[in-house]
Amino acid sequence: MSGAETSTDREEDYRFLHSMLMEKKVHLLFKIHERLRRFEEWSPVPVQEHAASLASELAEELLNQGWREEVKNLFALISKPHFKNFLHVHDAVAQRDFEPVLPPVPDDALEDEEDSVKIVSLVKTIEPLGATIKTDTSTGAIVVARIMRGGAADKSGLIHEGDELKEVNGVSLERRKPKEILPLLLCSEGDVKFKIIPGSSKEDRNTAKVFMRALFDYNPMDDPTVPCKDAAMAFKWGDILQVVSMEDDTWWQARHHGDGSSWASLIPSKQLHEKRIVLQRPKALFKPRRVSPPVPPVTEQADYGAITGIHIAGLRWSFRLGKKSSNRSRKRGQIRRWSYEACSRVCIPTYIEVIPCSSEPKDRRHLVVLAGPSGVGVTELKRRLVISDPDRYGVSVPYTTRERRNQESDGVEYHFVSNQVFEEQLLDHRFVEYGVYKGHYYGTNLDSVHRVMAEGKICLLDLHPSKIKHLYNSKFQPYVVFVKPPGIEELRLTRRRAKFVCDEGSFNMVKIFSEEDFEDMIDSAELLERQYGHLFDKLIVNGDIATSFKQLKMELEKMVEAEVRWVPADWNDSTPTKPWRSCSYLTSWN
Ligand SMILES: Nc1ncnc2c1ncn2[C@@H]1O[C@H](COP(=O)(O)OP(=O)(O)OP(=O)(O)O)[C@@H](O)[C@H]1O
Repeated sequence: MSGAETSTDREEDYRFLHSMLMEKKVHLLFKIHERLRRFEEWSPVPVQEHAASLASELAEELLNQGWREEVKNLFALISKPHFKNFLHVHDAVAQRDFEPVLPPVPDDALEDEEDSVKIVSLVKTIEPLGATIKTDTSTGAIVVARIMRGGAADKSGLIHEGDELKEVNGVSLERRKPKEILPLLLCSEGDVKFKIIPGSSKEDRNTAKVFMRALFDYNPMDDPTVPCKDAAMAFKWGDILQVVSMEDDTWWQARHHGDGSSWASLIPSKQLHEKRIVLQRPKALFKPRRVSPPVPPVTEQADYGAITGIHIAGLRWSFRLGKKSSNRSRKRGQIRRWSYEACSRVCIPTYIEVIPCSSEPKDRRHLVVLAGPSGVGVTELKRRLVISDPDRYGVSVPYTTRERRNQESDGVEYHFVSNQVFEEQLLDHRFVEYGVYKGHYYGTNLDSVHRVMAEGKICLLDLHPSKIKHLYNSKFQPYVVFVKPPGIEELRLTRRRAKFVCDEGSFNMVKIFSEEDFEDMIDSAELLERQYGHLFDKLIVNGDIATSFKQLKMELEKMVEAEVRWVPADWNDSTPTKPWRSCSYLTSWN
């Protein structure tokens, strides 16, 4: 498109926008909106519940008051149908009469408690029944396949999809084919009596028992679009919700798992939340970036031992792809950020379906994955955990193809292997992640992870979230903790003396944090959370290190003690522990 065309289009857009904003109707709408906002803040309460009947009593009394001008005006006002309806609505709100009135249970629906057989009779007119039937291939039973909306069966409310038909007008349907049954239905006149076993009594079909872990915080009080604030519920990231209805595309019905409530409340559907996020402006794209003078890296080669003050195998090397670049390679980093941004538009964390999974304490093996933006403090937290309880926490020993140094022993600092062995294992998918440094391979091998777990320890692994998928299955059952940075003020305060390892071309350098490093860390955490949030079990904000370490330790202890874990529904069933797909046990939990 040429430049001239673009500017003409823009002018036309401006003209259109201008004329739209100048419209009187738009101004009126704004005014109404403002009034309503102000009104909402007042939170008015009804003064009484029977304003409509009071007004009609008043109208009767006014008739006897003689026709003075004021009386006439008042009488005319309260007799207007609009005003009357307005008072009816007011009374309905005052009486909190929001529930739909349910039709009475029809007398002709008899239920035999013992075998849950139900006898229903429909009066057949010339109107078709509006239902189709089929043979259930697993049981051979005749079941209602579909109920046509608005048909006689639908209107009766007595027959539902999935109901098993046992008899029609006393004729058993045992071992009959649908083709043989249709004439029975067509010939029947007047009352048609069905003996049925309701589908819902077999598996409570009306109540969907889908469990979702929420991947965002929600508070109906902050949501102007919620149909009724009282009917909706608040939840936090990580809460387990039992979703009982997904029929509506915008508002699902759910309850908090384990809160004992029998009432479901409204929550935004997956689709609605996705739409909202898409409509929000991507913040990162419009954030003005501070440009501060580059902080020169310390010209020494990074040695993790030197930084952390302790040499523990597995803590010395991080293969995380998100390792911070120095200023020279910042441009490259920015390009990566844009492509992350594009991708993150598609993956919006909403809810993830989960199932409960139980195991005997002796069968529990633990793998904890720590993830977070580069420099946030994953290594520091891992180091503190291992030092605090080396019998309980272990880290996997990395593999490398570089030469062993004099003071090193095989299997302590590293497993030293040849290029050929490393590459063979790489092809065999034995590495969760790997990297090349100064021409040598380094990597985290699954065997190392198994070794730590076989010792009965909790294996701590730090991984870029994109690598979690290699372990994200019922065999490893990783518990994933995402370490988030605090706000920029707290980063400035807490990281004054901290140093981190940055990637300076082919070398790793030690550097102190700059303002841009903090901003990068925050941006990167937002993007990672958006892109991989569905994989995280816990979020820890690493502000004050002592507090976040204490919190992490407490969460890991809780995880070890827990009898039941909520795991993704798509982890397959070949697990040594048992996820329950059927949720019949849940009644005792609620
Ligand atoms: N909460 C904190 N308060 C102060 N300093 C911290 C805190 N957390 C970490 N640090 C310090 O910040 C620096 C970087 O931390 P660390 O090496 O653990 O980051 P990382 O997430 O492992 O980064 P990378 O993946 O780039 O190796 C270290 O000097 C560490 O001691």
